[in-house]
Amino acid sequence: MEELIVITHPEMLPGEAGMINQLLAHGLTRLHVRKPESTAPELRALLKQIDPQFCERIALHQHHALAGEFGITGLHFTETNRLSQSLETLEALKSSGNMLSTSLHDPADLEQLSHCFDYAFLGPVFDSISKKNYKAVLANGFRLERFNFPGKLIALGGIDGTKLDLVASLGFDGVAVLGAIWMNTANTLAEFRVLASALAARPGLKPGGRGIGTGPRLKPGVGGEDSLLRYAAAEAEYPQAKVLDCPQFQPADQEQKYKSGLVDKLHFISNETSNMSHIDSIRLALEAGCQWIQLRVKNRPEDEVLPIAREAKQLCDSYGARLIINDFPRVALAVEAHGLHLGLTDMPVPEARALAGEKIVIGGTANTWEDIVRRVHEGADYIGLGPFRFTNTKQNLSPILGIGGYQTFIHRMRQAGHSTPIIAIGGITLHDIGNLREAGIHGVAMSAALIGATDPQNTYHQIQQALC
Ligand SMILES: Cc1ncc(COP(=O)(O)OP(=O)(O)O)c(N)n1
Ligand SMILES: Cc1ncsc1CCOP(=O)(O)O
Ligand SMILES: [Mg+2]
Repeated sequence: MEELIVITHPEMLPGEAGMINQLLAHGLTRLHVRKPESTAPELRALLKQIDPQFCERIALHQHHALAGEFGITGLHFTETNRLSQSLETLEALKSSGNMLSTSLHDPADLEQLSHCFDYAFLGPVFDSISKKNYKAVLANGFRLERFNFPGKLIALGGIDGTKLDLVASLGFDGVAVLGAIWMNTANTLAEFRVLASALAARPGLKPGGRGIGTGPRLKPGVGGEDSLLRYAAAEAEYPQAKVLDCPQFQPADQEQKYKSGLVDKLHFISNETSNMSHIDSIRLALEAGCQWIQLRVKNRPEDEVLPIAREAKQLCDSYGARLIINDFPRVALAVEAHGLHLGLTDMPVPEARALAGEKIVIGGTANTWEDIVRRVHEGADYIGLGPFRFTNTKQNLSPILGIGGYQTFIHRMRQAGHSTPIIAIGGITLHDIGNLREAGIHGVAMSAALIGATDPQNTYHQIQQALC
């Protein structure tokens, strides 16, 4: 079983295009845009915000007439819609290069299903997570009968990470998920990563099999056994994608694997200038697509930081993004931030954990090998390692590490069996990311490179691509 398809939330969500771009940038190979109530202009407005390079991985459920405008070739037919199509129409769509899919609720309908369809959703397989009255239709003891249908069969309905083995044992080629991804929009990307890595880790996954979607395939163990999750791409299919090792995903270290999935690869660090407030900078980053925002207010007392943090939280929520508070554990707690970042002279991680609880993500700064070991032992969820180079964004910088510092420390961490995700920080630009990724970092934290970009949205997309 190899396919992981995400279906959009039926309603338009705030910040949805940003979340969709992130899922696609992180390796999602097939996205079904299903907005049953949307008008064509509303759908067009959403599609316009999706990075054009991803449109080949999209299938439309409604307003098929918009497909050509965006270079979309995936057309999905609901059951009712399918039954009203003539075979000639389907054949014409197929022969003009479209990829067709449909939904079935009765497995027996597979016997009659037109071979024009490349794949079919069948379900609900389980009671739906997101739709209350959408109950499983498959009988107990069900096993998939394909009849002569040559396409792929995708299980739909109530699927989350715990159901993958069962779905595979029923004979499906993949899963389509909705509720598991969109129920909590603060966790969309993390949920996708957990599902993708769970799917990639399953035995029996056909490595490199040509799937429904184009773009990087998620598959385990390419070129070595130590890597559980890799974004791999057949160059012919997706020339921009690189085959990357994600050393954080160690099979022996499931907890750390889970943690890595919960820490974004791009951290935006807020800043203020004479003509831009922290909130302005955060808005800029969110509009560009950033989903992980650190509020870093320096030289102001806690009672002044709190109202800024409240506003930042509201803003991040409206974009489905996560807010991390720098330096102020009590503020992080008060605004129910997703995370907290602590410096070397701030409160120790275990103390902050006791104060803010188990759920909050806690990151800690490191500049030396001793700092790294301390952060690992403190149980930090990630380590902000830097500075990479000189930057005007922070005063009193610690000694600069350069690329050599990252190479040395990450090599040492691997030798010592430490797999806490490393976030590089300090004067980082788009052009540094390739080398830093090769050194083994999990992600980057950036401020000036995004705030000062002439086209922050384009810069954001390029950064995401470099991080994949
Ligand atoms: C992701 C990330 N890494 C490191 C830092 C630096 O934090 P700190 O050492 O506390 O310095 P200040 O940012 O408080 O000046 C960070 N903020 N984020
Ligand atoms: C907070 C922080 N800690 C080390 S460098 C730095 C600033 C990062 O901002 P920029 O990306 O503009 O250098
Ligand atoms: Mg700090």
